[in-house]
Amino acid sequence: MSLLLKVENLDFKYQDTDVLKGINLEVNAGDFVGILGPNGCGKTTLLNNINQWLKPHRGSIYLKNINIRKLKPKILAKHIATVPQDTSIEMSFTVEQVVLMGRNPYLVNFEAEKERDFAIAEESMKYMDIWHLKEKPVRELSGGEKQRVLIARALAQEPELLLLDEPTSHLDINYQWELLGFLKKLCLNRGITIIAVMHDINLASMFCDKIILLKDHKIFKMGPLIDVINEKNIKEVFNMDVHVCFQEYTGRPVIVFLGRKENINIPRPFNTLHVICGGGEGEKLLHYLKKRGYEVSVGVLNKGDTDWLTAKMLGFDVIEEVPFSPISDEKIEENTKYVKKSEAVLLADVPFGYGNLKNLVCLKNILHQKKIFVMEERAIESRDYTNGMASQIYRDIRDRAVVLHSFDELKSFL
Ligand SMILES: Nc1ncnc2c1ncn2[C@@H]1O[C@H](COP(=O)(O)OP(=O)(O)OP(=O)(O)O)[C@@H](O)[C@H]1O
Repeated sequence: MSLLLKVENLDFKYQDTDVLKGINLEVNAGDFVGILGPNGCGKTTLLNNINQWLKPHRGSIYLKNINIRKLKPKILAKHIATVPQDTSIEMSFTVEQVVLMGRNPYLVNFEAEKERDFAIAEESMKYMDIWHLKEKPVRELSGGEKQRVLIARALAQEPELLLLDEPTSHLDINYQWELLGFLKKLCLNRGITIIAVMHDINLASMFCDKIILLKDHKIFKMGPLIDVINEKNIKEVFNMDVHVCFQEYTGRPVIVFLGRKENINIPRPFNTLHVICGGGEGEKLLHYLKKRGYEVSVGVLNKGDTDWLTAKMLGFDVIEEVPFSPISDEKIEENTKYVKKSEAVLLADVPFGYGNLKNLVCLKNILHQKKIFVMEERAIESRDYTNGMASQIYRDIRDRAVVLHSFDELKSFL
């Protein structure tokens, strides 16, 4: 990996206001780097210092060890291309004309060179899948198509470094994925280095290798994705409580937003809770318990169940059974250990058909040793009574439990 870009002690001010302070960073050739940070922290300003649209007040920027201040704009444009945030192109240029503008740094009067310019513009349009639109006026294109035209124009510059300012901001989720996939291919297949300002942390996690996280006009943290995207950093930079889990196949972090822990400081009556739920009945509750900072175990749940998914996403311990299978003795034994370990148990509107029989038996066996809460937002009569035994055990548990009839009531206890 060779070093492509180095920023050293960069400061930038608008009038007397500091917008970038003491920025130091290094980017290797072929990296896909995401710049993240709250509104107004200086992301766009950083990009525009790197491409020299703005002049730093202090510090230096090196491209392959050459101070870019020494490079003439036309030379710099052969190395760095920018796709700005504003994609509006007012005039009635066709797609091909706009993409050809990317060849401006190379313009000479030789016919042979002109052919080369057209060939490169054609290749860029084909790469970005807009060749079929080449005769169309750009102003008639959709936001996604326009964005691809601007990237094709940047590619026609044949840059080593491509800077993009919020490239997905006007795109629907399908186009966002497609566009970031294109960019990723540029890194992998052509070795182009990409630095993109992004707002969607999960999208950045899916595609970027490295992250620069800005806060208060400084670099808060920078490095490989996995070192930067974590609960602590997101909380400190965005004041947002999140849970970070990891994609099974890629190992990339995925963020679940939990909102703000407004009530985290209210003392909790317990620290550990075991939840018996299923079929989505526990979803709201599990999110609430996470927010309140409880240590939660959940089970037994079949893999694929909605509550199983929620519990996994929130990072709880889940005692899980294979999909669509009755609970095995082995799993119920494991579950019993968790029930015994926890300070209280919560039943969340569970149906008491055959599927939950073993969970209920497990709880009944330690009924006198635990504080038990039963959530009954749905009337008991509306539940599944197909298993008379489960229904009877449920009633026995209920007789000893604190029965809660609404979520607000639950909140007053937990
Ligand atoms: N031309 C300007 N003149 C004066 N101040 C400016 C100018 N452009 C931006 N600023 C200020 O500089 C700060 C950083 O702006 P910048 O656009 O770099 O932030 P950003 O992190 O990209 O924000 P956003 O996420 O909202 O796009 C902001 O406080 C902004 O108001």
